[in-house]
Amino acid sequence: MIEVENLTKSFGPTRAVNGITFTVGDGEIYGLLGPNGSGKSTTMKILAGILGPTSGRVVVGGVDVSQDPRRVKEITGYVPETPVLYESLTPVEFFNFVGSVRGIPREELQERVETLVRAFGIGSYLGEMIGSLSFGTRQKVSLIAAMLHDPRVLILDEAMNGLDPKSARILRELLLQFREEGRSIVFSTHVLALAETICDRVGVIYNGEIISEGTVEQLKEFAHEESLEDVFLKLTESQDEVSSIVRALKNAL
Ligand SMILES: Nc1ncnc2c1ncn2[C@@H]1O[C@H](COP(=O)(O)OP(=O)(O)OP(=O)(O)O)[C@@H](O)[C@H]1O
Repeated sequence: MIEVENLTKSFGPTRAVNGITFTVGDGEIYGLLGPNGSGKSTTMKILAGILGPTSGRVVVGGVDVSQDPRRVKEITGYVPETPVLYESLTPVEFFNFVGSVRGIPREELQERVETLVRAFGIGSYLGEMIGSLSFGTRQKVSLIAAMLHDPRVLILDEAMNGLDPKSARILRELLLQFREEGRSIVFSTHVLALAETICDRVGVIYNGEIISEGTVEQLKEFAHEESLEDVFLKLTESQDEVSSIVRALKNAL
């Protein structure tokens, strides 16, 4: 369970997150959708215990992030938008490093690494330096590292980025399984068709505020639109702008 109450985060004069409130239940996938710079990553870093809030209350798995960010990190798996990896380690060395920092028993670690490496099909890259891997393979390394300690909560910031269709399908199935097991998942993406298929509820964040929230069906009904993409463009006041840019392009080209 995740509870976010009146959360704000400022960077100097910039108010990146402006009083947002939402909850994510056990066994729920919550989609955080919003245009570039709307505050998704900042919110997710706070949920993962990486950044402290400016004000408000955030409780992850019963733990207040301001009081015990270390415990929050123990129960949370976080995949950042840009993977933070050690370029000169191999994936195996990196997984062992993560395992020792997390205090995962050796046999359990080995078993989980084997299962996840097989699932994401990166067995042939285990001996290569991370710095030499493709973007998508690095993303898979980042995903596996975030799941090694069997976290109750997953915070995935554009985690499908760079994944080929097969790996994207595997991640999707894995998330659905995690949901079955009662874990809470927060998932940001710009691919709205994906959000439509995977998220139980979505929150649309705009200028640091959640401007609409509900199931995809509820949002479509509310906005009188047929697709989540149209709902999104309407709510973020981009629909007219997109039409006039497309018109201008047609005239100019
Ligand atoms: N460390 C920082 N220092 C100063 N400003 C920051 C910092 N991190 C984020 N911001 C600002 O906070 C706002 C929200 O940024 P954030 O990265 O949370 O947006 P986002 O919704 O994740 O965007 P994107 O879809 O482009 O990833 C932006 O105006 C950004 O420039």
